[in-house]
Amino acid sequence: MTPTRVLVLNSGSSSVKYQLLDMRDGSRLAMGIVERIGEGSSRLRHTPLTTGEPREWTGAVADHEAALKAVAEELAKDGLGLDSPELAAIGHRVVHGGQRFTEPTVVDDKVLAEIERLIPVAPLHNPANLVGLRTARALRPDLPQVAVFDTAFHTTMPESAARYAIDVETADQHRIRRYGFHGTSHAYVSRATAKLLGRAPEDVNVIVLHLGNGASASAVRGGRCVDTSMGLTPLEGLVMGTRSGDVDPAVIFHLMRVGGMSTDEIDTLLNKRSGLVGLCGDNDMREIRRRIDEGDEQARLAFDIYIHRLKKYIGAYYAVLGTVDAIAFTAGVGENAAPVREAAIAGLEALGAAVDPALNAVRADGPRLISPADARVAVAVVPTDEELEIATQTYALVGKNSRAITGE
Ligand SMILES: Nc1ncnc2c1ncn2[C@@H]1O[C@H](COP(=O)(O)OP(=O)(O)O)[C@@H](O)[C@H]1O
Ligand SMILES: CC(=O)OP(=O)(O)O
Ligand SMILES: [Mg+2]
Repeated sequence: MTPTRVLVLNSGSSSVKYQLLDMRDGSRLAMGIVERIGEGSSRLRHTPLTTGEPREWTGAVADHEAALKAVAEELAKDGLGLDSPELAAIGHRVVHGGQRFTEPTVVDDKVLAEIERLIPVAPLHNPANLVGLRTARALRPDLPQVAVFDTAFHTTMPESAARYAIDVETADQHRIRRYGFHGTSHAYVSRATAKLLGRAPEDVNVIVLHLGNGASASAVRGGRCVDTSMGLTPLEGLVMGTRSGDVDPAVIFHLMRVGGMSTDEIDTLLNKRSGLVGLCGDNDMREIRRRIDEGDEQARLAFDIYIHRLKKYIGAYYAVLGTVDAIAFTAGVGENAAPVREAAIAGLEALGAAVDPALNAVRADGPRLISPADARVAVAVVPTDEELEIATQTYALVGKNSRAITGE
């Protein structure tokens, strides 16, 4: 029997999301999430999709290693445990791959060491990704563990977009450049958008807006990324749930010199106490919309700042691409928040983009157009599926390797 299943692990700073997929048809067998790891009141939600009902569990999950072991136990209860001979590989989302990793990669000690070396530029993400890799390896040492990097899709950016205008020697010495993140999503969504338009990815230019807790925009020309809003770390660019996005770097010197803040305090301020939560106390767009509907001015201003930044990036990527065929909204906010889509596109009629309010209000699962039929630039909602994309890339790599070994 050829193993056909792939387990995908997406380890975040305080959560682990997972999916088990059968790659014969890409169907999901189980999925779930462990949240609030290390916070005392952690929660595991496990949904077996072929057998039984969803199960929920709250209690203390001390760290990511404990979280993965709990996930393995839940899967085992449905006969889908990590010891299954049907498991072909485990695919891991790894956020920072630097310049070295441009493709999905089978993980060995050297790869682990490189991911570890990149921790300073992805402090919220790479440590969790490493624990995921090490724990999964310990549980199934015989299985290929494949790292799929958030940065990989962006390695096609030209130097003009990837470099900061700072002293070249200093930048090179410290590998300071713009890497970009959420690449798996930008790749998947730009392709799915081309498909929605009935065209080949090579023939379309797309602006992808990935608006989740972390948020980023990208300009994709003919299937290749030419610019993206995140940089050396996932802090640059759009206003996010808890991250500031772009600020004048001199804000940091000012806070050190005049505000007496330490480097770590400023790091925490910009990564965790800024963005929507810093502006109005809430980072969930549903809550912000509810407050706006009740006339809350602070929530209104936070929303307006979020939209203003988003519009600036849309405008910038129009200019970078020259011709835009589609603007695609994705991730938690992009897929669900109709007012965000409406406000971000409002006023772009002269640039060929508009939103049809009735289409924008439709709630549906699949990719869909929300622009009027005669719009020059299609505006679309295209749900992302990072897990399916990671599983597909993982399975393709493992299949290639096993054919290489067996000489097929
Ligand atoms: N129905 C909804 N309406 C508006 N915003 C939503 C809705 N559902 C989710 N969101 C937003 O999506 C965010 C999570 O997006 P997601 O892509 O799951 O983020 P991440 O993968 O970074 O955890 C939430 O914080 C919330 O702001
Ligand atoms: C890179 C990044 O910002 O990821 P997330 O949105 O999952 O935090
Ligand atoms: Mg996400």
